[in-house]
Amino acid sequence: MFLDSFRVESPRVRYGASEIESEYRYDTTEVVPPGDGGAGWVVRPKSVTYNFKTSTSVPKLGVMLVGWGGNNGTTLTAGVIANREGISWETKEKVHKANYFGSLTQASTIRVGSHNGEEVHAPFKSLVPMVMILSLNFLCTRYLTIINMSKSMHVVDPNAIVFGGWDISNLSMADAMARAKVLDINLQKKLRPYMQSMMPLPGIFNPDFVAANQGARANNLIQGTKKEQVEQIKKDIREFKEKTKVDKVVVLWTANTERYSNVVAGLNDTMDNLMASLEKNEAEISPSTLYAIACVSEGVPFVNGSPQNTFVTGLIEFAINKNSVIGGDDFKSGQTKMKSVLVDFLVGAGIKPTSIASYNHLGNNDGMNLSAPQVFRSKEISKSSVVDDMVASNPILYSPGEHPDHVIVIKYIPYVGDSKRAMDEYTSEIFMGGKNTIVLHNTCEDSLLAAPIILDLVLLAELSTRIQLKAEGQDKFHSFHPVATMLSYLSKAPLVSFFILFALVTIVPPGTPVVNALAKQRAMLENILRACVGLAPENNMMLEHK
Ligand SMILES: NC(=O)c1ccc[n+]([C@@H]2O[C@H](COP(=O)([O-])OP(=O)(O)OC[C@H]3O[C@@H](n4cnc5c(N)ncnc54)[C@H](O)[C@@H]3O)[C@@H](O)[C@H]2O)c1
Ligand SMILES: O=P([O-])([O-])O[C@@H]1[C@@H](O)[C@H](O)[C@@H](O)[C@H](O)[C@@H]1O
Repeated sequence: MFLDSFRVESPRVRYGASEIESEYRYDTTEVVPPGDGGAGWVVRPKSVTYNFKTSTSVPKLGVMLVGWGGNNGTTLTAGVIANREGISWETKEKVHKANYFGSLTQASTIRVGSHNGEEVHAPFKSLVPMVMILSLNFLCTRYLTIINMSKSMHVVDPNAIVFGGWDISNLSMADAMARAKVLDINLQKKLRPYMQSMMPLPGIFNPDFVAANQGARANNLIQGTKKEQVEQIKKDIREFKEKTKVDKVVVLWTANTERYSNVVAGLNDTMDNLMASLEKNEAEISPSTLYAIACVSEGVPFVNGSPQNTFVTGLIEFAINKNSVIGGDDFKSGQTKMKSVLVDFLVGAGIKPTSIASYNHLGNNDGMNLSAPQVFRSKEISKSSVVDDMVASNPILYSPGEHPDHVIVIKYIPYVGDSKRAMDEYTSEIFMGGKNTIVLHNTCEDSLLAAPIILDLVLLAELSTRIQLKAEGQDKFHSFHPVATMLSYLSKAPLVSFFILFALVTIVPPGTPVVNALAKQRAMLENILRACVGLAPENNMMLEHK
């Protein structure tokens, strides 16, 4: 059974004119070390009541992409237009219709319960109001549903998302889409009229942070000092907002992977040092950090879709100080997403992965940029850190300091273009000295995996700014912590707040654990949104059927 939308009927949930309020009992545990009596460690169940307030004033959303003219940026823009206009196109197989497959918010469902023994599901996006993009055929065929949904979900105008952004290449989005060679040509032909007038704003470029081969496309640049570049980005954001009349803007980095920035005491380790370095036009501040400084200054959420350390500690402190959302890093789209499922399954089943070899080759511009060793290193870090938490969770399998051999290889082969070929080999120790080797081969257009993930990132980043919460004992509602750990399901290397800071509103909790297991990340996100409407976490116990 499937519901297009639903309302929660509970004394602890109130649907107001402009917000949903819920009272939620958060059941958790505290682990207590041996007491004076030496009775050993104990685990105490603990319940904390939280109040949530979710604004239902869903905005007309502007999304500004850094790297808009890239494979991902053009593919996402094209996909949203195709869905919004209900475009279909012919290939040798069949007539295709636009869809949002691969988007958690647009194409996945949640279990809301059961009715007469039948499981009941609803769209993930029906949990709380978020910016929706309604396709033309959905609008036409499900008009009554929309009327009902709009009453309960404050669904926004299908033109809710307005795209814009920056690129160091001056191609129009139509020409950049053609350059990307991701989408079928018959679809591209139908989209060209919508995209040929979309022009990227000049970007901040520093050849020291990317592969030398990227210089050839750099013909659309902001000149001046780093501070002047930051001021230009801030001006661009304001002018975009004014011109498009959007209510909110989210900025997302889908530009090239950069080499890591050196984090140096006195340079970028604190907010004050970072700002002072900006004034001094310090060379070691990367373009991505400059965009992030501009966004935090404007209070605009900034999401990093690439693996570099854009969020140096000084930037994180700045974001906390301004209470401005930052999130990332590196879209979790294919090989790593699979790894965060497979290793979680193996370790969770008491099987010991001992060697993981992850190889892939691709021929797009991303792959060409990654052919530079210092740039590849950023990606190698994000792709290999994904198993650390799972390995650390099971000392029955792994001795202290022991971990699987883990190798990441990425090669650039122009001929295959955006069609990434990933090959993985997982060898594990099993019962009584046995060995098990799993080999995977995974081929697809990398940008068709990443584009829906970018959509989810910007929608969830926007949603997170409309949620306020208050734990029992706190006298004021406050936002989530600016470091948006809610986005971890979509990131290879989830950004967490790893140091204690006295922020303006809240004391940042001690180091937030990094969780990479995909199922846990999805459950965390779904359960937080369920809490916003007073629903218990999905525990899969089904006691009523036991
Ligand atoms: N499945 C995926 O595609 C995937 C998964 C995870 C991460 N990523 C990351 O996403 C990013 C984009 O991937 P892509 O395939 O679209 O790459 P791409 O090279 O096609 O696009 C990047 C775009 O950014 C532009 N650019 C580079 N530096 C810029 C700057 N400083 N300011 C503005 N524009 C700039 C380039 O001109 C290019 O158009 C890469 O960093 C990649 O590693 C991609
Ligand atoms: O998401 P994932 O498939 O693990 O990792 C991908 C890499 O395998 C690919 O080589 C790179 O170009 C993409 O940017 C992405 O990072």
